[in-house]
Amino acid sequence: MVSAKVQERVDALRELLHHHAHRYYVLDAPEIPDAEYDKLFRELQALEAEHPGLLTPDSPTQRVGGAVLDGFAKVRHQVPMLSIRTETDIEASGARNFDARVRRELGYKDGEPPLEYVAELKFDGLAINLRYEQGVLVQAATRGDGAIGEDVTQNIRTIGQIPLRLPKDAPPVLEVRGEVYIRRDDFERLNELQREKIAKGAKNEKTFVNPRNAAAGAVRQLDPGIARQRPLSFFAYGWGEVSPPEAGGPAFSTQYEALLTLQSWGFPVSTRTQVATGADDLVAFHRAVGGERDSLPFDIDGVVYKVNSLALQQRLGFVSREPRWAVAHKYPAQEQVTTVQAIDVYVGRTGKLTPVARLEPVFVGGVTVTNATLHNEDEARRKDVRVGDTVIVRRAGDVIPEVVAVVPEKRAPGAAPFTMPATCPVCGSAAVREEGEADHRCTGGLFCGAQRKQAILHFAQRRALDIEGLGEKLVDQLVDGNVIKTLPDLYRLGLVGLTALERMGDKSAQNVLAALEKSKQTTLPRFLFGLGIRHVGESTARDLARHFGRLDDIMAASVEHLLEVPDVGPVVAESIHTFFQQAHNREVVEQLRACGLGWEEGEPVARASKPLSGKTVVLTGTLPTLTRDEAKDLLETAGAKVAGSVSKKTDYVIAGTEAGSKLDKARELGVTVLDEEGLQRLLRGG
Ligand SMILES: NC(=O)c1ccc[n+]([C@@H]2O[C@H](COP(=O)([O-])OP(=O)(O)OC[C@H]3O[C@@H](n4cnc5c(N)ncnc54)[C@H](O)[C@@H]3O)[C@@H](O)[C@H]2O)c1
Ligand SMILES: [Zn+2]
Repeated sequence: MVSAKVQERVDALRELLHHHAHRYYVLDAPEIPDAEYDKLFRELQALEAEHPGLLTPDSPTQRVGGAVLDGFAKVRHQVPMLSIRTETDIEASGARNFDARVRRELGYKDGEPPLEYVAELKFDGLAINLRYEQGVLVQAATRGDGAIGEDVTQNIRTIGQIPLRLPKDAPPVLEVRGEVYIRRDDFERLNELQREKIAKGAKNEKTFVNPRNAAAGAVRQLDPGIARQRPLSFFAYGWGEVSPPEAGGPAFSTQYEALLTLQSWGFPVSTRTQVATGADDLVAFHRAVGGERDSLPFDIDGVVYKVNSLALQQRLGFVSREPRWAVAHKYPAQEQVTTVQAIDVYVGRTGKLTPVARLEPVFVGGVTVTNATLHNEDEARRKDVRVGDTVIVRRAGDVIPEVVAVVPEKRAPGAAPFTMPATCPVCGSAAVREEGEADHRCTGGLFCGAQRKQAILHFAQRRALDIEGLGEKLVDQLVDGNVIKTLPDLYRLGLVGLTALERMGDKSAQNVLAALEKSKQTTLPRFLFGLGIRHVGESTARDLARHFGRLDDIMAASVEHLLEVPDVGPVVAESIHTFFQQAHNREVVEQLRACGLGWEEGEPVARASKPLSGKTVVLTGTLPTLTRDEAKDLLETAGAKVAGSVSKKTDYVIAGTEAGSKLDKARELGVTVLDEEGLQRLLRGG
């Protein structure tokens, strides 16, 4: 008699597994890591094995996971697409258990020779069946529930690695099975692109949680145009229906031979696939691939062992959803659950601020992970990670660990949303996020401890202060040894300080000191460029110097005033202004002058060289040739301020077709209204 408690647990597990399988296979939006799912799955398997009376044909353990989405035509597989039994023991014994089981099922005695296997990588993507008739790709289908899949031919055709036509020696009917996946570098690029789109305001975009998910989503896209934009790859590892030899088909006798033939017909087959003899070879393969896993260009979640002889495969046959002749031997999961202890903000050497989740240490993808990047404000907000949250963390390859999702049910009440700090956590300078940018940046470049090396190298480069001999190695030594904190310290270095450094002879120290001395006589453009103000390159530095003549005037200039400089737009003006607003930056400049740095100052050019300085303009409606952005750029470059609504302070309204309430308001207030032609006249100053 089975206790009510066991029945209850079995029911609960089935319901949970159904739910998560639906999220994973149908919605491509898993809520728990695979390892967690596998644990529940195994618990159910164990209960069913213990109480066979509880087994029902609709149990998740008896079916291939997956379903068919509406919107796709259904495809009945000629040969069912099965799952693979998972060897749960991730130690060497996993391979030995499999070998022992196969030998037992084949009735082999102890003294008999070892069996031959094919050892393959277990690619972490999505299984696809490719059907070729008379050498032409006629259909591609997902696994679905194993019996019926989705017709995704249009999307699969966009994958360059999949041949559309086969050579003449291919059989009249051939079904090739393999995995569609996304390489790790392609995945990183894809997500980088997504983050940029989101930063630019795209509403319906999101980043992808992992390559498998992104690949599955791309293959099951109803719009092939979108699938084409996703960088999909393919590996062949099996086959379905194939013409028999008497109908022009091949006569393979082993798995390995079949794979080589598929390769000769143009299908990508992993070069890591190999023949293994006996359990020892399988153990060695599992170990070797485990060591290579991080450096592979794509994700794998394990290796697969298959009996090489097709005759033996046939003898072994299947149990419900799995062949008896194959097993998946896994590696530690690349996604795990842990909790967030804090969210810190890290400042990079270029001043970029990155929110980082400090984690309760967790073993993921073979290493212990203690922190994970949240990338930037948008990502942190979209994922809504909060201190105390339970999260899914992913670490694959050499890529920085990442929080892929929060488990919302486990959030403690009162957990506060994360916000980016308004100041740099290292130096206290203002941290700003420019329009159209994803990242916040520290504006205290001259003073910030995180940006020291970058600041010195930028200052010393040939096109700036041209301090010969002050290269990366020396800067590393000076900064890491705490000899130098800010730029003025460079000019306070004495011979003693320099020769105290490792590998620094008298002669080279003398040379560096001479170069420093020489750099003191410079020009204003070089000095300005050397400060490393964001968006101020050599040519902007020259323009600034020419326009203002004196450094003090540049440091004191308002944004409006800076906008009068030719080619200086609002973003650049704002950046310069904010930079010199930082007390620490100003202090460093003063100290540099006190150290004897100097240049010839000039006279400022005549004021108000821009035709629209001080004017406020409103754009409305559609102009005949200019887009809204183009018109805005032209106006701002000419010194105007472009406002969003009409008021008494508005000087001009530029109206195109379908101008609405803004035009009415302008008329009401008596503001001058111009068309595009009028705008062009205005820009010419007439
Ligand atoms: N996180 C969740 O909520 C959730 C839910 C359901 C399933 N899952 C995960 O899905 C997986 C189970 O899915 P499954 O039933 O598809 O089994 P599986 O993915 O473990 O194994 C079968 C699949 O392996 C793939 N494969 C890769 N390389 C192969 C090779 N060389 N030879 C043969 N096949 C190869 C094929 O796509 C095949 O369909 C588990 O990892 C499970 O954790 C997760
Ligand atoms: Zn800083």
